[in-house]
Amino acid sequence: MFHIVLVQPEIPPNTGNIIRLAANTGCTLHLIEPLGFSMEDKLLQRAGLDYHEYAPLQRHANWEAFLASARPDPARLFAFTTRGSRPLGEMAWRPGDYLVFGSETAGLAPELRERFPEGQRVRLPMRPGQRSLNLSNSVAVAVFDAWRQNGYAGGG
Ligand SMILES: C[S@@+](CC[C@H](N)C(=O)[O-])C[C@H]1O[C@@H](n2cnc3c(N)ncnc32)[C@H](O)[C@@H]1O
Repeated sequence: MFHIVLVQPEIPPNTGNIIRLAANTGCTLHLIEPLGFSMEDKLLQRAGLDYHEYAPLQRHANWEAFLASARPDPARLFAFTTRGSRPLGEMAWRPGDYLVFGSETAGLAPELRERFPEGQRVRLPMRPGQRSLNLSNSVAVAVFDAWRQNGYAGGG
């Protein structure tokens, strides 16, 4: 349905939760290396993943390798960032969109973030003075917003 892109994720249980979310919602998950853990990490396994849940998972050596392999439409690549200027509520999601998220500690590197036009930098609402949401929560909120807009296609 959609593509979830995690740039250099660091915390295994977050990625474990997102693998399960991708399987549940029919998204393809792209992991951009380096990862802060091994895919065999016990903390990742603790998400209780079944073998089939790993199926729609693709790993890429870096951002350029991701672009070369997935060939996303640049107009449908969206960066989720606390520095985004586009509120989630303004978005009109289409099947096949790419939702890009940064790492747990650093977020998206400024040089990558700036490659996205302002209108493709999305911010999830937060109360004033708050720093950021947890990575896996951010992905869940974004994916369900996009999926809801598209009638939960393929869901039951
Ligand atoms: C724990 S946050 C990173 C925190 C980092 N210090 C920063 O300010 O970006 C991990 C990722 O979740 C997503 N995220 C968290 N809160 C967000 C928000 N309010 N709006 C958009 N994305 C958010 C972003 O993709 C972010 O890179």
